Amino acid sequence: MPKLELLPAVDVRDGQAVRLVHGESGTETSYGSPLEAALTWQRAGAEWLHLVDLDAAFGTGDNRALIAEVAGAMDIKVELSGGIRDDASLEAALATGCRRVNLGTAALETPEWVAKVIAEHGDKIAVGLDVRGTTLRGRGWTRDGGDLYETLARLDSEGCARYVVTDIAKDGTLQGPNLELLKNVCAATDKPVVASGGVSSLDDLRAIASLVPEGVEGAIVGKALYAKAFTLEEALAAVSA
Ligand SMILES: O=C(O)c1ccccc1NCC(=O)[C@H](O)[C@H](O)COP(=O)(O)O
Repeated sequence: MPKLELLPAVDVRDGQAVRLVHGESGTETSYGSPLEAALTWQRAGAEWLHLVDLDAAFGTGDNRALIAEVAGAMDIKVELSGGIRDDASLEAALATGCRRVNLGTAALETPEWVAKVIAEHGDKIAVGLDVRGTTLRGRGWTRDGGDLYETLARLDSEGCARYVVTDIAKDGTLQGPNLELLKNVCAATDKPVVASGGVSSLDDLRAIASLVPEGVEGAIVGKALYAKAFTLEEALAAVSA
């Protein structure tokens, strides 16, 4: 059975690595240099980095130069997220050498553009499905953007390669992942799913890993690593066992 991929997260706000609660602006706890955080995860054995420009997601500016510096310093695969909504931001994101980008708001607000870039870039494009209940949220998770399953069906029909699924109610809370949501999304699509939000323990990671046969490919881990609930080395060992 393929092992669960782990993607330690570095979310950047105003030049700092931060964690948010429920993805809400203003709930930041700062953890210092994004480059140092990313290098720490790389040294610990990560194969992927999940790198988010929160300012670009919220529309409060961007950290484009810093994000490019961090992505460029990595020897591992990078998934870039946050505020990628048009040709210019997509071009800048892909120019960092990242392995793939996550589109969120654009999938809700400019579906024709998303269909076009999926056709052009294939599996370099993932779509982030950020939900409260089964309602999608865009613009840094601040605005409703339609029904999860209708949007998923549309994106599937357009050939979207992969989904990053976040239960906003769990994100940054250390309350455990929403396994029901992950199972339901896996049942609705044949495409791989990356789980995001709420991981608090090695048991949570083992529970997500048990969904690999159903279609879960990876798990993003943020707060738990910064809060030192476990080390990345322990997490990697837990999901490869
Ligand atoms: O990814 C985004 O575009 C984004 C936009 C607005 C708010 C938050 C956003 N991402 C947050 C993350 O990807 C978290 O790093 C991830 O869900 C980890 O969550 P947790 O393990 O619960 O800290």
